[in-house]
Amino acid sequence: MGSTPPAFIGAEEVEKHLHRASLLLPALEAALANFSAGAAGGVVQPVRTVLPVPRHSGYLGVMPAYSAADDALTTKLVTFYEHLKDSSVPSHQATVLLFDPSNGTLKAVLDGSVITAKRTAAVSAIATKLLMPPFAEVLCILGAGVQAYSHYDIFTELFTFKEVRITS
Ligand SMILES: NC(=O)C1=CN([C@@H]2O[C@H](COP(=O)(O)OP(=O)(O)OC[C@H]3O[C@@H](n4cnc5c(N)ncnc54)[C@H](O)[C@@H]3O)[C@@H](O)[C@H]2O)C=CC1
Ligand SMILES: O=C([O-])C1=[NH+]CCC1
Repeated sequence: MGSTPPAFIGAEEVEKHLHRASLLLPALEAALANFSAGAAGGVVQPVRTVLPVPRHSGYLGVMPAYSAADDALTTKLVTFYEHLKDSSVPSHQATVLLFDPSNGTLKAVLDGSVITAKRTAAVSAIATKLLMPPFAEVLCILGAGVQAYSHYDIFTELFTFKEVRITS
């Protein structure tokens, strides 16, 4: 590791930079297009390794990626656990590690939970932009947890609905 310690970017700061989830759309659309272009798109993203933790009904996922277009080298580490009713801990928690691609030095450790919550909903919104029939006027959300909130946020920012129905 180099002499400068990696920066730590916590959830509050990530939230500040992503105050509107739609800010993620241009980067995500470019990343999806690059990934879909195969080798020419310059994205190397192996299938996520998932390590089960059966004793505690949980999983650890490891999600490395390199994007030549962005010259960005990163990995996300995400844990997802069965949600216990009164738990103050979210079912999904994530951390993103960002490396200097030229020499492998760890540059930053970022809270990944906010990014994951918003990214997941933003990708749904991209698919919806392309597939939604023009007459759709009701947004239905199954579940009322983290993803319900982030989907509600970006869907109501991007589209117009007469009604939102949430069932949990
Ligand atoms: N939290 C995240 O950032 C990400 C979550 N996901 C996936 O999205 C899904 C939802 O995740 P979260 O919102 O984080 O979970 P959460 O634990 O925050 O919320 C889950 C919600 O679903 C409800 N629910 C459970 N069973 C249900 C059922 N049979 N019918 C209707 N509602 C039901 C629960 O009452 C709760 O409100 C999971 O499949 C998760 O793996 C995927 C990527 C990222
Ligand atoms: O993309 C992600 O971080 C996850 N997908 C399912 C569980 C966590």
